[in-house]
Amino acid sequence: MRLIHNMSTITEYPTQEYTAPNRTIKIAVIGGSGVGKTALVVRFLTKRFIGDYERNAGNLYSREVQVDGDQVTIQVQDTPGVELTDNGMSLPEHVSCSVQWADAVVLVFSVTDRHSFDLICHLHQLVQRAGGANPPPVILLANKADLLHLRRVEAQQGPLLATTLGCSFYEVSASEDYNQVHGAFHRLCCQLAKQPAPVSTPTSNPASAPSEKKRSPLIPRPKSPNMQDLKRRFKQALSAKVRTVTSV
Ligand SMILES: Nc1nc2c(ncn2[C@@H]2O[C@H](COP(=O)(O)OP(=O)(O)OP(=O)(O)O)[C@@H](O)[C@H]2O)c(=O)[nH]1
Repeated sequence: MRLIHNMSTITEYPTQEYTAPNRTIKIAVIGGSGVGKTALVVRFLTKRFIGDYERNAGNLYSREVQVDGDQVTIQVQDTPGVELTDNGMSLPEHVSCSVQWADAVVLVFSVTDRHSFDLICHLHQLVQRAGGANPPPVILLANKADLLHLRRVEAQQGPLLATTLGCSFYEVSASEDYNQVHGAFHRLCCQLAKQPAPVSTPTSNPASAPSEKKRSPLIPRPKSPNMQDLKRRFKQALSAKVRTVTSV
């Protein structure tokens, strides 16, 4: 599969002076609290698994990857966890903004958390509403497949729900299997790369490259694969281990 640039836009400019910018693919990851959104994003982008838990307020990660031989910039928006309350969903504003911003949405539930599964239909509706006539593609991830003894969502329920919602389904374990996680995100990237890049009205100035969907100011600038945060969390995990060892 080849990445298709919008050639009609590019050829409006002197070809020898104009270099097409990398295609940017924007993915929002949404789901309940503690289902492993951060773990999945970090696993996909860095191959590493983060074992400790820290509630996140929503980080934007950015990385250059190859999609079928073409260089593509992937931006992945991790979002705060959504809760299901007696009055419906408690939905952080950040989540709605991320859905509007994204080219595609990854819905995540944990097989160990029934509430996170029940949330998916609500979140899917939100995505459909936000996308209007042209909703973004969605994939459904069931995470924590390694925790067999804690399973609260039966294996067939995920695929059934995905069929109902009309999206692809993957059961994965961020902790145990990098290939599963990478495969799910990568297939989504391939699907997006096949689509023509979103292009605004061409301008006479080649320096103003084909513009992207305007991102909400609520969404922070990308952090390059958030190494500082990773290091800090690794250090915390390490010092906890050292404490455990010395106290034995
Ligand atoms: N066993 C197991 N644990 C996982 C897996 N994925 C994530 N976890 C753990 O689940 C906990 C929550 O993971 P996070 O990635 O922080 O979850 P989150 O969805 O970003 O959580 P919020 O920030 O509250 O929305 C952490 O302790 C992770 O290490 C998995 O596949 N298997």
